[in-house]
Amino acid sequence: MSDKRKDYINWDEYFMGVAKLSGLRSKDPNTQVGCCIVSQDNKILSMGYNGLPKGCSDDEFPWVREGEDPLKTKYVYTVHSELNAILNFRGGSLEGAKLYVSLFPCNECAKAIIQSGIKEVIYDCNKYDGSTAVQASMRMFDAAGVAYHQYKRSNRKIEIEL
Ligand SMILES: Nc1ccn([C@H]2C[C@H](O)[C@@H](COP(=O)(O)O)O2)c(=O)n1
Ligand SMILES: [Zn+2]
Repeated sequence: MSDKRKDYINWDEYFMGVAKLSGLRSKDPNTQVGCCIVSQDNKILSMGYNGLPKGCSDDEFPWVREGEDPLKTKYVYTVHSELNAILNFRGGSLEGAKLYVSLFPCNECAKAIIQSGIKEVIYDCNKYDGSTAVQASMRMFDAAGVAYHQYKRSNRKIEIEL
């Protein structure tokens, strides 16, 4: 009989956990998104979270959602977690990779996901389901043969002492 540990986390818990941990780096006060890109043989290739581009100070650029002037909102400046994860990749190709993300990808990230060769998206929350951006993403994923499905939560709680 094996005396192997039994309560280790499974692959999906591991990669979604890493995605959510990355999201904790986000400075966005409303929505923190994390992403983890994984090879077909379960090696982590890249990670990302939503934030500002290099050189754009977290303390000087706006984090608000609304305003008469779009230039005073976060939307025109933030790089989404999925795009950051794709851009952070330092290897050769993401062809055939899987992408774990805590929030369903928007249409702009969907374009980058498709063009980089990622073939599967596993998302946790879809709080903007039905929005134009999400509908467009689904349409493009369907057309391009990118599979997507919601992560099945195990509801396991993990405490990490830092
Ligand atoms: N799949 C996504 C969707 C959104 N984001 C980022 C962009 C913003 O920083 C934030 C959304 O803000 P909200 O409108 O909910 O206040 O999340 C992303 O990184 N990936
Ligand atoms: Zn996006």
